[in-house]
This record gives sequence, structure tokens and C-alpha cells, in this order.
Amino acid sequence: MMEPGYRSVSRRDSRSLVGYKHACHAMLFAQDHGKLFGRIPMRYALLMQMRFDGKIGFPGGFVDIRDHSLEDGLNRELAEELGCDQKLLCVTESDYRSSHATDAMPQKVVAHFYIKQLSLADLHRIEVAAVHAKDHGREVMGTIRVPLYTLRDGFGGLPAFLTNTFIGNAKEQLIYALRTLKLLSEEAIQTAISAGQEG
Ligand SMILES: O=c1[nH]cnc2c1ncn2[C@H]1C[C@H](O)[C@@H](COP(=O)(O)OP(=O)(O)O)O1
Repeated sequence: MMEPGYRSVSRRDSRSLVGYKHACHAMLFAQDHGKLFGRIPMRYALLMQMRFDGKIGFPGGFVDIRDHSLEDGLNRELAEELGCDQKLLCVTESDYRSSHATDAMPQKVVAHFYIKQLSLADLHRIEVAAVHAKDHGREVMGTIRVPLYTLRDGFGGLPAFLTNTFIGNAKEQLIYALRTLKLLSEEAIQTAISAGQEG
């Protein structure tokens, strides 16, 4: 499933696309053995952020592939948005997952996606550092954890979260990550998507 207008492209082929800006975003997550209300497994702590425009996306931003590697640009953007130093968070080429190109206005963009697993303690350190980041309260209104459970009413949790407005193909990147890393069962993902559409 991919947002209409986005097509999969290889990392290598994306570099020869003319007239496209390149954006890199990273999903940071950690295993979380905690239980909500003492009974609902949290499973994973997975970070997204509320942007200045009220949409939800992953941390990251535009990079200039002529001057830097994609990862250099991404790490610069992460430092601006999350305020953490490279000892705590450094995304490398081995964290790269996918690229999708879009010709949708206002500009042609290739969206590169990275996923990095951390310890829960380091993820929490990143959340704390983010409050002091350069972009906090400006381009980024705050980091958020994605609820990965569905409450008894069948809508609260992930289904309700998925009804938010997402930037670009961020929602599809989230679902892709849940699916490919098997963070949730396929049945749980499908149920959350359907319940969100009905809710
Ligand atoms: O999380 C995202 N997933 C996919 N695409 C995204 C995401 N966040 C933003 N975008 C799109 C929107 C723009 O076309 C570019 C760059 O946006 P942004 O991150 O706001 O870039 P700057 O911080 O202004 O460099 O990617």
C-alpha cells in the first residue's frame, strides 16, 4: 500500500533523477516491555513527531546529495530536530530501508526512509533531548510515541492514531515498518487500518 503519486525507486536510481529534492526521515524505536494500565502490552516505543503544520511525520528533512551523503544530511536534520549528539544517535547506510519518488506539487521529492532500533533508555534520552532541540516549538511541536495496541472499544490506540493527517508518505512508511519488522501481526495491522477507516 502506497500513497497515490508515490512510486518505489532504488536508492541508486534516485540519484540520477533530475529536478528532485531528496528528503530523509528516520523511524526510531525500542522494545518496551511495559504495560498500559498494568495489562495492555506496549510492545514497542516508536517515535514520530507533530510538525509545525499539524501533520504527523518522522524526524528528518531535506538533504543535499551533491554536498553530503544522504546519511550526513539526515544526521544533521536529526540533530536540529532532536537535539541529540552523534554519540547517542547516528544513522548509517545500514539503517536505510526504502525510497519513494513523487511528482506531486509543490515540488518533486524522493523520500528516503531509515529505521533504527535503540534501547528504551536511549530512546528516552532522545525524547528528553528533543525538548531542548533548535527546532522544538518551531518546526517540531513535539515528539510522540505511536500507540501500537487497540483498546477494547476497537478504535482507541493505533486505529485512532491512523486517522491523523500525515505528511507525505509517512503513514505508509509507518505501516511498512510495522509489517516488515513484524512489530505487529498482519491481522493486527489490517484490523487497525480498517477500524480507523470506519471509526
Ligand atoms: O515523515 C516523513 N515521511 C515522508 N515524507 C516526509 C516526512 N516528513 C516530511 N516529509 C516530506 C515533506 C517534504 O516534501 C519533504 C521534507 O519535509 P521536511 O521534513 O519538513 O523538511 P525540512 O525540515 O524543511 O528540511 O519530505
